[in-house]
Amino acid sequence: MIRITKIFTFETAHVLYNYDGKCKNMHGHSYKLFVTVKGKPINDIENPKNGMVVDFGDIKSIVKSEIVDVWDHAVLVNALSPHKELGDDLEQKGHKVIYCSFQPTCENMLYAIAAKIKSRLPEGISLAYLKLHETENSYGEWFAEDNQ
Ligand SMILES: Nc1nc2c(c(=O)[nH]1)N=C([C@H](O)[C@H](O)COP(=O)(O)OP(=O)(O)OP(=O)(O)O)CN2
Ligand SMILES: [Zn+2]
Repeated sequence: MIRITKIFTFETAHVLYNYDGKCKNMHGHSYKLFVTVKGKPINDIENPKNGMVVDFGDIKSIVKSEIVDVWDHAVLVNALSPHKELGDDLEQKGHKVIYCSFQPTCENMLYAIAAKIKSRLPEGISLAYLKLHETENSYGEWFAEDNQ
């Protein structure tokens, strides 16, 4: 088995309802996401993907369409909190709002990212690991073995 990783960046705002620190205020991060999948490299001279677990380009398409293009330059709000109204107001004024059914912390974003990617991976390829940096010095990790 081999693990391969692709790295993505996106600029996203969030606001943490009821949080007892500065991140209760709407603010943004340059998120950096590491996506690691695993599988056996194809061993078939006739296959254009010979030697690859999966084409890096296919990982890029999945992660871009499921996460990066959706969350980039958007604000994530917890729709299960009074911030839903804040989101509605922003959306009415033309802003890009993503309503989450969770507090948009690094941890919960990782769960959401994992679910979205897993639903799109081809047979024989599995999600092994995710790392999401909120800042240069703060990040969360998702390991497949912790989440079976
Ligand atoms: N366990 C978590 N703690 C915090 C989260 C989170 O998602 N999970 N999020 C925040 C804030 O949104 C934001 O990320 C600030 O984090 P923090 O590391 O405290 O920010 P700094 O500006 O101090 O970051 P430096 O990189 O150290 O400058 C808060 N906590
Ligand atoms: Zn933050």
